[in-house]
Amino acid sequence: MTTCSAPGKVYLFGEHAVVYGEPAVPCAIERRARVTAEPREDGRVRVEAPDLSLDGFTVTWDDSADERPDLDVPTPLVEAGMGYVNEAVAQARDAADAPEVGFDITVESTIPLGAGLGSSAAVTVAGIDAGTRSLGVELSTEEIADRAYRAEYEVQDGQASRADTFCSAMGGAVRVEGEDRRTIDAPPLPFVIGYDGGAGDTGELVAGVRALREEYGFAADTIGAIGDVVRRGTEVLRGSEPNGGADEELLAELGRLMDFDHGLLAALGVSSRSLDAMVWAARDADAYGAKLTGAGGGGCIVALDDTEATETALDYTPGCETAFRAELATEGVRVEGA
Ligand SMILES: Nc1ncnc2c1ncn2[C@@H]1O[C@H](COP(=O)(O)OP(=O)(O)O)[C@@H](O)[C@H]1O
Ligand SMILES: C[C@@](O)(CCOP(=O)(O)O)CC(=O)O
Ligand SMILES: [Mg+2]
Repeated sequence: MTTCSAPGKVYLFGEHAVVYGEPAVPCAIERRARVTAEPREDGRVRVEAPDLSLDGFTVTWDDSADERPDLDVPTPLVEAGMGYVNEAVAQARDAADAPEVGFDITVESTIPLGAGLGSSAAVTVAGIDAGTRSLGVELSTEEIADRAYRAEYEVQDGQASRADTFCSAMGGAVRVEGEDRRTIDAPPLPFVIGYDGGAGDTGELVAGVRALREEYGFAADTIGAIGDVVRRGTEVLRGSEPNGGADEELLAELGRLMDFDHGLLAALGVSSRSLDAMVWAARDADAYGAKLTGAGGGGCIVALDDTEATETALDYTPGCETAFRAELATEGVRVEGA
């Protein structure tokens, strides 16, 4: 039996545009998904995913014997819920050259689902590492990231960037631009997260942006403008002292860029009333900047504030279910125990 964990992430900037080859800077945060894998001789896959509740049901499923979770919810919803774990299992089987092997899998996570904090990437990355290690195969972190990307690409119908999975596998702050992916130095940034308790469907939101981009030249320009924001942000980070604290001027400039990015994402139709309300609450509380994180539609915003003001303001914002601080996770995927 092997347990591995991998962190979630926030986007400092660049989500959505990264799908079309623009750069993005996600940062891993100390909220992790833990996946335990135990090989089974009989080829069956049994999954316990207590955090995965669909319309109030907790899901346990078995991928063989034509069994699907016996739930009174539409099949596509169930399939969507199972997709990432199933693809992680497929990647682990492939990597270990054990196409027939079965697994008992348990998933536990402190990353809210579908909220823009990269729960899918964390579960996929940790699942591939746990699955292969339980078969005595140790993949490099790069290969785990690559296989997790392929898994997300499958589940999201060919619409995924390498950003989330690379960030979750490597930890820290990363910059991803098409095939080019690297870890970058970043000072400790005072992230505050607001969560509206809701979720957005990543595949659907990405498809919506794609349709806008195909229909309107100015939507394509908006995506290019997000890329410009990220290029500017990368320069700002490059000039920072990685081990020193983040100074006021640096935070102010990053915050302005986050604000700009949120405006561009809103223009692309991926914000929502509650995300906007939380962004404005953070700005009114004098956060350096605030934006939605991830696919949008509902879920989380991320703000930069080194005081208590934003967290307190979010606590009193209608539409915000909970607010919390998030530390940069310097460690990516790791073994939790054998
Ligand atoms: N704890 C978990 N257990 C099982 N599956 C999970 C868990 N967390 C996330 N997932 C998978 O990830 C999906 C959510 O991913 P996604 O829509 O990309 O949003 P995000 O990555 O922003 O959280 C869920 O529908 C489920 O398939
Ligand atoms: C919208 C996108 O840029 C990020 C999605 O992040 P999340 O799954 O909402 O955490 C999609 C992608 O990069 O694959
Ligand atoms: Mg995701």
